[in-house]
Amino acid sequence: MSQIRFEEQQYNTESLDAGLWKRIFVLMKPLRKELVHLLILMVAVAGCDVLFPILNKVAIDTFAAGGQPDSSLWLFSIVYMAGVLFQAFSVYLFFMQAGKIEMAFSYDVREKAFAKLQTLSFSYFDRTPIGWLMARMNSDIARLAEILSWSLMDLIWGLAVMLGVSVVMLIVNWKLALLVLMVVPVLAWLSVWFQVRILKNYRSVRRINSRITSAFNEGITGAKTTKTLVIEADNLKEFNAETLEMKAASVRAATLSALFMPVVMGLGAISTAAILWSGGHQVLMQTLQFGTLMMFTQYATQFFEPLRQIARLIAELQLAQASAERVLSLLDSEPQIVDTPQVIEKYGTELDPKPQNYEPLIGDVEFSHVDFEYLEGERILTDFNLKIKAGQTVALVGETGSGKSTVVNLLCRFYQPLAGQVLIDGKDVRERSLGWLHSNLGYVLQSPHLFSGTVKDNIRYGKLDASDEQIEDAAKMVDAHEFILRLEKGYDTDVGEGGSRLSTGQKQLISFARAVLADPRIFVLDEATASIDTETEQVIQYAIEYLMKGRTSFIIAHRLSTIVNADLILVMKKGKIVEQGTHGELMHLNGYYARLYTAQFNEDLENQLLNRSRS
Ligand SMILES: Nc1ncnc2c1ncn2[C@@H]1O[C@H](COP(=O)(O)OP(=O)(O)OP(=O)(O)O)[C@@H](O)[C@H]1O
Repeated sequence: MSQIRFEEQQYNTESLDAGLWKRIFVLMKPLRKELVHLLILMVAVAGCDVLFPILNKVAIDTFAAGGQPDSSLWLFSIVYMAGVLFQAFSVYLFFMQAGKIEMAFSYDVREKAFAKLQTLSFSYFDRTPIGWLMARMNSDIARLAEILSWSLMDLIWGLAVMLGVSVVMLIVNWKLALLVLMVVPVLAWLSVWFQVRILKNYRSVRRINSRITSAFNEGITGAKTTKTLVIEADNLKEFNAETLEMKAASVRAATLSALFMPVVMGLGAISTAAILWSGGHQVLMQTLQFGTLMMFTQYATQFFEPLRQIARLIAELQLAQASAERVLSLLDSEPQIVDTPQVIEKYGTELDPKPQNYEPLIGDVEFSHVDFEYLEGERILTDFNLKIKAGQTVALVGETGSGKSTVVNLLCRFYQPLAGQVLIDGKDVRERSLGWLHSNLGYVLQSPHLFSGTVKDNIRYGKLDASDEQIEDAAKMVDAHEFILRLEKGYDTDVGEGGSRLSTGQKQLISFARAVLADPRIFVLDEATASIDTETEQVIQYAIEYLMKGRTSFIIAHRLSTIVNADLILVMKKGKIVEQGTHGELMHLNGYYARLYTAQFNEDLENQLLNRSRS
């Protein structure tokens, strides 16, 4: 729902915006050659459409009205056949080319959008719902590609036919031509009027449909919660309201569509009747050939099809404008955190790095008078100071929302301070390269993310050129080897999307192995809060200790028993360090940490006793 609201509040365009479409056409520049081919094909198809009624006229006036078939009938038949074959072949080529352009355009824009997403800062993802981004990457780009390849080409075909037909009619008999052309403005206006309304209603249907899908989704995934909260009736009422709204919009769209066709046909028939009436008189008075009259009646009917198409297209373009705008807004988004031009020149960008120029990272970290806020006016850190020596293990503890992850986010330069500095090896991270910093960082998240693929692939992300032996060695170092071998296909087991086929503990061990392989100078661990069995917990504890050796490490700790050996424990409260020291020092202080530790210790003890008595 939030996604839909986000969308509605962001874009609501009513009239065609030429500047916007010009920018979209700039995106099509790489396909210039294909577009020119397509244009030529469209004009060829339209040329045939204009030509056939002329050939019919010739056939009627020369052969049919002439009585006996002329000897040149053969030649005429061959020309006619050639015309038909030429048009059929052009249509075939046109379909191929339009399909190619559709695919190439969507691939190209998706690639650009994906590359952009890779560079955007975290603050962008805070503001932008993931569902919104997914819809941009999929449906909006697909809709644009479809409109630009097929619909726009229909438009060119339509305009070419109308132009060709008008020119031929005006040359042959301008008075009769005017009888056809007089209906055009009325029909054009009516067509646009209808199409805009029809498409608007269809758009409402689509929008409500996505709300219904999300309601379905919530209904299914939240079935247990719904039952326990006894809110089935309310949910059903809400759902009914949505479906009723959808039904009303669908009926409106269908009624308008049903009305539109007879209106167009009626107007077309009026113009044909006018031609037959006036042309018929002229034929009777022998001032007009019968073949010419037939040609005009054929043109009159032919004229309205492209007009109808054009009206539909204008309406479609108007509505696709929102897609165009959203895609452009994604492509236009600029990352807030970027390297300076000097840094880029020396170290390259994250997408195109120059690792040969990276200097070694030692691991001294300092926060100096740092102020920070995620949202304007909501201060999270104020004058935050911290100094860590290379190789130290620092544990961050404190209640939820106290700012532990924020400190780490700033260290990783996922966000930037409002004031003050974060320094690594004595130099402000803003003067450093993002690629350099991130290649020296190992970050294992609380719920670690694995990518679709095998266990081996996932460990290899730590070092892309690692051999299978190195991968197994890394797994052995963190005691992950045993459990991996127990999996169905060992290292070649598919982990599922996001690692869904593995438990949290297993996912953590794999991300530890990945971190060992990457061998980062700074290691960050957001310790899992999820309950992990005691055996896995012990294995994880060993892995953590192994990983922290010899590098600056930050642990966001939830279970205090895991950090008793840390060189420095920082106790945070509302963005401030309220206590700091080693475990022993803090216990001696007998303050917040000591209370927290004792409480957790007693709780653990109780649980152990409970488990023992149960077993
Ligand atoms: N992306 C964000 N956008 C806006 N506010 C945020 C964002 N991330 C965190 N905050 C806010 O910043 C404050 C500190 O959050 P932070 O995540 O650093 O706390 P934490 O101590 O790590 O909490 P936890 O133990 O629950 O992970 C909280 O009030 C939180 O609501």
